[in-house]
Amino acid sequence: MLELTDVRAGYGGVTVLRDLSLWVPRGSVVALLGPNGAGKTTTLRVASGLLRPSGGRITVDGRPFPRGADAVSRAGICHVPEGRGVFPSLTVRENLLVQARGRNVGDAIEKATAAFPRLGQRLSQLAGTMSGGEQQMLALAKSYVSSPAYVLLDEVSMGLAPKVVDEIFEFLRRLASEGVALLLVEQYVTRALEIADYVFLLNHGRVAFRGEPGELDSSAIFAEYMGVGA
Ligand SMILES: Nc1ncnc2c1ncn2[C@@H]1O[C@H](COP(=O)(O)OP(=O)(O)OP(=O)(O)O)[C@@H](O)[C@H]1O
Repeated sequence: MLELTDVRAGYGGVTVLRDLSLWVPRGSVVALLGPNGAGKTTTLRVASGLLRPSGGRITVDGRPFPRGADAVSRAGICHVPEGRGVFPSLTVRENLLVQARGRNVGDAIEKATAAFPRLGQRLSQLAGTMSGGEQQMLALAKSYVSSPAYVLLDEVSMGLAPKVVDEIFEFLRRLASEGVALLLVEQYVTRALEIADYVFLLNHGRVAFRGEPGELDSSAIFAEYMGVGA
């Protein structure tokens, strides 16, 4: 379980997360919802070690949160940030190699291209010259080849064509069915709820609701914070 307890975090003197407690059990899909500015991205940054909290504690499988990017990766945590996170001047193959560190490279490429066949046709292409959808597929494939236990996804469907969004959600289902836990920040709320086991709804850096998707559907809080029909 990836567990945040009473976490406080912010930027400079500004507190964004206030006593936030949230957990992602192994193998489960958790949707993190909330209006603009609620603190969703900040939560992912804290949960992936990019931002140090000023209070509270974070544990991974009962152990203290690791220090440093390599240790975070070894603990099985992978963050797919907003805005993709691929190396634009490296080829698709090189991007996958960087991520596969120490693992069998052939296996990593096979795994990535099985998930996204389009990447298989573009292994020698510079990542920065691919379409937005293809770059996002690469960012997701990178998360896959490192065989993580927890993948934190920040608006991975942002700005993409509906068909590509379908492909991405199919991939997320695949990850989930293979037992990878997901913490999902997603603008397509209904789609996120379809694959989620649990939902946390943030407002002003606090948890306004936690429960199962079915409970949220019938909750007035949903309409209040997300807008009816979100
Ligand atoms: N680097 C930063 N420096 C200062 N303030 C920041 C920084 N990043 C985010 N914030 C502020 O923290 C608050 C929460 O931002 P965050 O990006 O976590 O929200 P969010 O829920 O992901 O919003 P959105 O849905 O709009 O992406 C906002 O008020 C934002 O302006």
